[in-house]
Amino acid sequence: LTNNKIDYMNQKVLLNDACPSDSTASKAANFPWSFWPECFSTEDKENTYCVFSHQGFASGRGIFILTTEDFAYAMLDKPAFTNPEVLATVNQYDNPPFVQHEFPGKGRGLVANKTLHRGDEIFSSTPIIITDSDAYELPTSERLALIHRGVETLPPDTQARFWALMGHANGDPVDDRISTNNFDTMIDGVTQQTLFPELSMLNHDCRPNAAYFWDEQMMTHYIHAIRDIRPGEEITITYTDNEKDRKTRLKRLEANWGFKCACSACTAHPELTAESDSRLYQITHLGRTLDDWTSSSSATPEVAELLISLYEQERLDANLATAYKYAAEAYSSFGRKWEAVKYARLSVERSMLDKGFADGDVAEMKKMAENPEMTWSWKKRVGLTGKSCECGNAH
Ligand SMILES: C[S@@+](CC[C@H](N)C(=O)[O-])C[C@H]1O[C@@H](n2cnc3c(N)ncnc32)[C@H](O)[C@@H]1O
Repeated sequence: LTNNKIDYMNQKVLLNDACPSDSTASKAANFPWSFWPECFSTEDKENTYCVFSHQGFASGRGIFILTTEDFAYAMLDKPAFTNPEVLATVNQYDNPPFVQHEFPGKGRGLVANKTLHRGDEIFSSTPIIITDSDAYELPTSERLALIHRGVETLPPDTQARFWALMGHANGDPVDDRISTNNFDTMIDGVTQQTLFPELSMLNHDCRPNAAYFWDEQMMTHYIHAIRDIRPGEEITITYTDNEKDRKTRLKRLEANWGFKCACSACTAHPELTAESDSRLYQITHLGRTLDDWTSSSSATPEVAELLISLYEQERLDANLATAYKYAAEAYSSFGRKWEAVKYARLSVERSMLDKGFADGDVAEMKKMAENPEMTWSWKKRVGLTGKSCECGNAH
């Protein structure tokens, strides 16, 4: 294994005719990749990026990873690779709770074909492509050569799924598809761009009905209903931070995905969108108030209740998890046990769908739900006089 690694590293370019053939790679003892990785180094020789391809990953769905040797080999240590049975219920599309539909002005999207209740899994999938954002430090021609090579190494069905994806710019067809459809995910402390072809069929809505999270150990992306979805309703996710005002959302969506947002939160009457923006500014302000743990803090349970109400009015169903957490901590800080438990439970339920089963906030709220008296916030604000809340003047 070590020898194989040394063989292909530290070279400016590794061409197929300059190295053992790909079929040798799949037969080489202990060599984990399906092909000999092709690599390019940055001009300063600081970093070398290679295409690491694994055709057997996720029961033959396959994956290619464009990154450095260290990151690629670290991924191989995750249960998704070491214990493939953990993926037994992932990538199941035989009887999905949705159908594909063509929407004028938006292209394809997914529509529920049965009632989905909040918390129901819609699907879960492994990435077919992972690209290290830092690989952009390579000259464009070299980076493009690597991603083209990567796509060629995917199993044929998976390649077909890749080519069926939409692009929005007229540049390189592989690069365009990757940049239009990729999702930022954290792997070993670094942001990586990951591509999931089925997830890429979901359109954006500023008030979406589905939430998603990435489980790094399982190398799996989960998507769940975050409120009840009726048959015939489009399943939507958010592409951007929905707590930003309308103008910011429109600008980001156009710049990054090339479309003018036409969801109801973007296209409502100006009086209504102005009111929505005003609620969003107040949400930001109240969050800061509740984050203030100094002796002059004006945070109270009433402030947290107002925050919850604002999120509900905005239909930001996934973000409610954060408001519930604030409320749990605010009640706990005034020694009000049962309200703290109630909001901790509500926060856990939502956060598990939006932040993931292993998320730190989920763990913290689980503890609060069991025993608020043992959490760091318990009675922290009892006896504080605080300053008056300027909650109505939020800007
Ligand atoms: C990840 S793809 C989503 C699936 C895409 N509709 C398709 O047919 O493959 C992202 C692209 O879908 C389109 N899109 C997504 N959400 C949209 C929306 N709310 N309004 C208009 N176009 C949207 C944009 O062209 C965007 O670049």
